Order: sequence, then structure tokens, then C-alpha cells
Amino acid sequence: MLGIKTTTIQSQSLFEKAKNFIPGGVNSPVRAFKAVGGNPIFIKSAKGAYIFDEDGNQYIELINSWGPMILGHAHPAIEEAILQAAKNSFSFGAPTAKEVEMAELIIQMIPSIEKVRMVNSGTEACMSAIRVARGYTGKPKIIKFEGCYHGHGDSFLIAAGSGAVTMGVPDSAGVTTGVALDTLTAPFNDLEAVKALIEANPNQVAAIIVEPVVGNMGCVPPKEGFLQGLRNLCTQNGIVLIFDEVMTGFRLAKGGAQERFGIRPDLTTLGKIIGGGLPVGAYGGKKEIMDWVAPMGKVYQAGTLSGNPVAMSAGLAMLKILNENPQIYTDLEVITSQIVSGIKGVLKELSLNYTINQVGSMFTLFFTENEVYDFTTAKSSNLAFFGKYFREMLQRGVYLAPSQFESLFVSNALSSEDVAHIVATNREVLKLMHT
Ligand SMILES: Cc1ncc(COP(=O)(O)O)c(C=O)c1O
Ligand SMILES: NCC(=O)CCC(=O)O
Repeated sequence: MLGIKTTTIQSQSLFEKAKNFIPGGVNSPVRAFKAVGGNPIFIKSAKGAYIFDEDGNQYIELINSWGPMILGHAHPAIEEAILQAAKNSFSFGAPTAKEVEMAELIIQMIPSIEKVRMVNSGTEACMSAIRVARGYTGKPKIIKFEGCYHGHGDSFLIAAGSGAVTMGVPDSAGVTTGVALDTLTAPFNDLEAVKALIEANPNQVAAIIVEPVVGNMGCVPPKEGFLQGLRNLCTQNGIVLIFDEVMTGFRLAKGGAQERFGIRPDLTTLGKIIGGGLPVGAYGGKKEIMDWVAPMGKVYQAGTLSGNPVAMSAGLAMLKILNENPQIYTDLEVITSQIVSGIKGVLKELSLNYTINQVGSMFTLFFTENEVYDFTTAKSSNLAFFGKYFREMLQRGVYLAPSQFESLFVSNALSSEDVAHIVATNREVLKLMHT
């Protein structure tokens, strides 16, 4: 059943057609298989741990819509919530009880958030968060880390990770020099570089934005003391600390990476899991800062579909399950550790020294022998090897992110048979690649 057993002819013809109408044939660059060779597969449906393409091939999911499907696909409680909500119409552009319930639950799950505003994507959340930080501090610049991705807002497409680096455009065309000059960059895990930037730009830095565990150059954990060091520098210099928890929020713990590492940011951005698979983002934090947002304050931010009732219902159903079942996080960690230790065992058997990083239910196998702790070390990976690995895994029914510079996301829908299949497939493919 698993893997490409028939053909991918439907996917191929859809892709040919799509290229006539959609730039590059895809609605988000990371979906193209540009970095790994071959053409994208077009998805027809998914259920639990499995995804099915237009040709009827079945794959085990390790992307899970780039993070949101932490409970696996089409979870019955979320499906039901969407169907029920849709019966009352799909959008009102006016306040609802659901969004109040949603805000209350987010604040309960993430204690650093005292007030929260709903938006439609992680990009919007991050764009809005830095605007608020600038309004609140009256300062123009932000510091971000090389290889971190905070969505496609102009200010973030400087040394950006994820699809931007995969497609070779970490500094995108179309971003003005003026905007670019207000984004300062430092290597991830390098506190001294951050200190130097703050000293060289006195009273200029409004915010430091960071993925507390990076997913967008592959999975890269923070070194001991790094996040606390950022917290201290921000407090000492009147800088707003923004944790971009679009990937890590509700994934690494119910309170995200900030709960896992015990650090309290001033603002947090959220996306992915918060919508249960529908388009939702949010930003929130200290009341004192969030009260700068219109209509309370002078920072403008708005949205026709923000707090959309169907999306809120899906998100609420998801968050309630996570909030009420802490065992899910233990299970996710066990499943992911089984996969990772299985792959490590395979590497040992084959005398390969590739690096695997794992934090909770996020992990990446890097085709480099170097320790990977920042963008430079991530980029030392052998991308041709990754491409071959990706294609061979897909052929055998394991659906990975089509880039070395992405994390994989595990769902709790994986069975022990699925885990065994993933490890066995790694053995087969890595062996094939190294003989
Ligand atoms: C850490 C992080 N921030 C922001 C974003 C942007 O979110 P979206 O794709 O929903 O706009 C992403 C993912 O794309 C992300 O991984
Ligand atoms: N690392 C990339 C993502 O998480 C988002 C997927 C997309 O941009 O389509």
C-alpha cells in the first residue's frame, strides 16, 4: 500500500497545467520540489497518519501541513466543530462569543500572554508584532537571526530561512533598502553578536524576534543560556523580546517553547496548530504593550476575516484537546524519540556520522558531520545527498519536507508500525545511498 506503487501521472499532469496559471505551479514555494528534484505530488486527501495523492499512492506523514496537524489528519472532533460552525454561516466581520473563548483559552495556556489579537496567518502575526513593538518603544530597528523565518513580511526577508533559502532568495527582490536597513541580523545562538548590534545601535532597537527552537533552517535548538541571555539583554536595554512560536506554540508543550525553557517573552506570535488546520494566526503578550493596538492604541492592525467563526471553532477544538490531555506531549516525545533513536541506530550500523537534532516532536537529519547550531553549520549539509534521500524516502511511502532547511513535525497518529516503517525505510535508503 505505502509508497509510489502506481504512478504519479495525475500529479504530473496537474503540475503541468498549474504552471500555466499559478507562478511555479504552487501557492507557496516550499511545495515545489525545486531543491530535491522531481515534481510535487498533488494531494487528494489525508486521514490520521496518512496522506493520499491524486494517483492513489499512500504516504506516512512527517510534514503534517508544516506543523498544524499535530493530532494527525481530519481528527473527528475538529471535523465536527467545523461542520457545526459552518451551519451558522461562514463569516460575519463582527465580534463573536467563539473568539472570546479562544482568547481566554490562549491566555490560560500561555501565561506570558495577557491580551491577544487574532489574525489569519503566522506572517500577519509577526508583521503585526514588530509594528506594535516599534509603536510601543518608538524605535525603528529589529534584530532577527540568520536562517530564522518569520513569514514573508518585508522586514523578515533578510537572511531568511525556510523556502527563502531553499529557493536561493534569503534576501528577496522587492524589499526596499530602507526596510532592509532596519533589520539587523545575528547568528543564532551567538549572544555576543547580539550584544555588539545593540551597542552599535544605541536606542535604536525596538525588538528582538527569535524562533526559540528554530524550525526553518532545519531543527536547531537554542544553546543553554541563549534564550535567557536574550531575555536579559532585552530587559536591560528596553527592547521587546518576541518569541515567534508559530511552529513551536502548542507543539513543544501546551505553553510552547517558552514553557519548555522557562523564559517569558514580552510578545508571542502564533500560527499553524492554533487554527487546527484552518488559516489562523495570533499575536499577544503584555497588556501594557498590546494596549497599543487599535482601537485602544495608536498602532493600526485589522482584518476582514480575523477571528473567522469557522476557523475559531476548528482552533478551539484543537486547543481544548491539547489543554485537556497533557499526555499527548509525552506521547509525541516518545514517538519522536523512537524515530530519532532508530535513525541514529541505522547511522551507527552504516558508520555514518550525520547529525540529527530533535526537540520534542520536531527533528531534522542533517547530511553533515558538523554539529548544527546556526545557519552556517546548517548550510554545511550536503544538499545533493538530501535530495536523493528525500526522493528515495518518498518512493517508499514516507512524506518528508522537500528541503534540508525544514524541520519535520510528528503527529500522535503514528502507530508503532508506522515508526518501524520509517526507521526501516531510513535503513534501506541510507544503505542504498552509501554503497
Ligand atoms: C516560525 C515561523 N514564523 C512565521 C511563519 C509564517 O507563517 P505563515 O506561513 O502562516 O504565514 C512560519 C511558517 O511559515 C514559521 O515557521
Ligand atoms: N518552513 C516553512 C513553513 O513552515 C511554511 C510553509 C510554507 O511557507 O508554505
